[in-house]
Amino acid sequence: MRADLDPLRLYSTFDFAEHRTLVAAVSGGSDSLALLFLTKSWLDRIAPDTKLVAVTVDHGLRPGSAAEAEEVAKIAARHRVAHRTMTWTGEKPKTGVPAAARLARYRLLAEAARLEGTDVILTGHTADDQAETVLMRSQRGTSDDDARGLAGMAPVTLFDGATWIVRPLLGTRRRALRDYLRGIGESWLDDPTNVNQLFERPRVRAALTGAEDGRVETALDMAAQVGEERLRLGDGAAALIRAHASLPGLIRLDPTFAGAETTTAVYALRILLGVAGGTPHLPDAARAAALFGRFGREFFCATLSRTALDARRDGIFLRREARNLPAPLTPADNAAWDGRFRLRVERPPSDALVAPLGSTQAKKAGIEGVNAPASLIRAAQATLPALWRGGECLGVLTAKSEPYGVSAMPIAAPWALFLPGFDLAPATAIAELIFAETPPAPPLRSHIGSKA
Ligand SMILES: Nc1ncnc2c1ncn2[C@@H]1O[C@H](COP(=O)(O)OP(=O)(O)OP(=O)(O)O)[C@@H](O)[C@H]1O
Repeated sequence: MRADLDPLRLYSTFDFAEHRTLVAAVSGGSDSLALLFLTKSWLDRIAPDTKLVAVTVDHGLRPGSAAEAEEVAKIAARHRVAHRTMTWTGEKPKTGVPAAARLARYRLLAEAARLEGTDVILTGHTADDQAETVLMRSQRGTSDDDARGLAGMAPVTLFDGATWIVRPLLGTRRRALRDYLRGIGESWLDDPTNVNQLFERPRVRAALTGAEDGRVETALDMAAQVGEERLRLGDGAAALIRAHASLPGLIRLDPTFAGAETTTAVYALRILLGVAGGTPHLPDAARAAALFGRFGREFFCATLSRTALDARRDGIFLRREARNLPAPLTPADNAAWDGRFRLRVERPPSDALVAPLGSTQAKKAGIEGVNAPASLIRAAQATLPALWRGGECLGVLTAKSEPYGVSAMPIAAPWALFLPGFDLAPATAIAELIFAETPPAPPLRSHIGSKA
């Protein structure tokens, strides 16, 4: 076997010692089948008692997809690997199908992992996928999630706060995997979606196929470089975030924040704005930099990314702005609320609704012993979720206040769904700041802080 495909090397950075079971996401394409066989041979060598389960998601979007899943099941059986098919049922959207299918796929893979009692899903993302991701992001421009996105995919990403997506083949070229499959006499299924030029990724893929002009290598070098930079910046932002404090709904930055190193402070500010406002994307870097430039020079109020910011003499305060809060809804367990909270529901009274506490109720709430202006604390509390029945408020919902067994756990919106390993340090610092659950340790051999 080629040295670059030696499973001992592919898996050298990961640590699954605590895992009795691993799930491999296998579509039946060359990359994921190679992943399956390489992982199986690695486990046979070093951990024969660890169970490997191949999981195929049938998106039900093409005729023949169920037969393909059955084909993968047969291949897995031939290699004495357990197999599960997870089917995407229910209504399919009319537009945005690739993004919806991707989310449904990860939800179903995470569900399969949960059913198997593991929190690891191995995927077959390759160096070619990584180069495509970097090129797509650079072609789209950097305004969306700025240059950080050029780091590409991380070797490990936490999905939905609970399941690790692990990508052992991220440094391996697709053609090496196909050579390996041919070498062991295995064939693979070709997914027609992968060559459908109506979609962005297949177009980029087609442009890169056979490109021997170094474009793939350049993209991979860029990803590695930006990934390092993102880790470094994330560590700096985490240290800054740790120096500040918050109360439910209100983040207080010490006035000394204005004197912090600009690049790190602007990154930390963007994270804090995204978290306070409950938005999945960080706010625009230029607008955050403009706000940061005013700190220490003037006192002002501004809004950005659904966050109201008050720069005062005794601190910089961030809270969710009062506009466009969620309409009253029936509480459901695990439902996200305003991007900022996840509801936990044990025994809701029938006819109770979750709605913002509102300013009238906030005025009645106690605010003693808290180092922030009373008016801001009340304005922040007004945006918290509360349980209501008829016109009566049954209580504010936080991690600790749980009327009728209904509570609200804070979540960091930018990382609620996908937390790339690059961002573990700032995500952990934010979790501590807002009293959210801290991310679990990643399945990496040398997990030194954020080195993911
Ligand atoms: N139908 C499927 N069933 C199981 N696993 C799948 C399926 N489709 C994709 N995967 C997993 O995801 C990996 C990447 O697949 P692919 O490149 O097609 O997805 P993508 O949508 O481009 O990637 P991403 O999910 O990161 O956006 C595959 O190697 C495989 O491990």
